[in-house]
Amino acid sequence: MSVLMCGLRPCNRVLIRSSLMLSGLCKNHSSKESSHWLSPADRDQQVKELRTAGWVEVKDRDAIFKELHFKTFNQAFGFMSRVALQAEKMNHHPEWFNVYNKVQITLTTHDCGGLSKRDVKMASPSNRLVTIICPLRGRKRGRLSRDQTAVPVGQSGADQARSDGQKQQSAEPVLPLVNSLDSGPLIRFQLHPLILHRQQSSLHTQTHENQREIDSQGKK
Ligand SMILES: C[C@H](O)[C@H](O)[C@H]1CNC2=NC(N)=NC(=O)C2=N1
Repeated sequence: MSVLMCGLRPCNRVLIRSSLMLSGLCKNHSSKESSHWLSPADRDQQVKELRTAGWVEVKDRDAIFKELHFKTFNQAFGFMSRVALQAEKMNHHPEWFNVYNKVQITLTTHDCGGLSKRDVKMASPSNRLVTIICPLRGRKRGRLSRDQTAVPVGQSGADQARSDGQKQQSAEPVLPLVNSLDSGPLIRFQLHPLILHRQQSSLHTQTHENQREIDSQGKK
């Protein structure tokens, strides 16, 4: 299938795919899978919108690609954990690669032989990946509270400082599945005061214990 499709314009691929389906050359697709198909017009429209969010079409594959850069490996992996949970829920799994703070994501639908509505849904800027229900005083319930920042690729330090300032007031605690290649939104989450307090008190206790250890070593 992919041999037939490589190097063809997306709409031709869709036509090829549909005719292969009709000819029975593709594996049987339930009506459910075929319901995920995108018409050539829909596909063009959706891909155009995703392009503005920084997704790019993969050469010689009917798929879309995005690269995300995070400040730390933990943040990158935390993002991947959340996407993994959603992928299981949607039964739609990304092809991805992670090295340290970078995550590269490719979306396509093997069952449909190319891009489908599921890929668009997963890549859509409106995709609310993670909302942790926690009783945040004075803020909308169900918002994520975590010190998490995804920094768009290619944003200079000065730009970042500027957007940091701009974003301070309107940081929306949502981590969409799109970001990075362009000057995407800088997203920052604040720790919930309760979590912050817990972290500080446990740090306090630890420091005391370390000091006691040092003192007792000193007396020997
Ligand atoms: C049998 C099961 O529904 C299929 O293998 C699902 C699982 N997850 C999937 N994920 C992706 N990205 N594409 C698929 O075609 C797909 N198919």
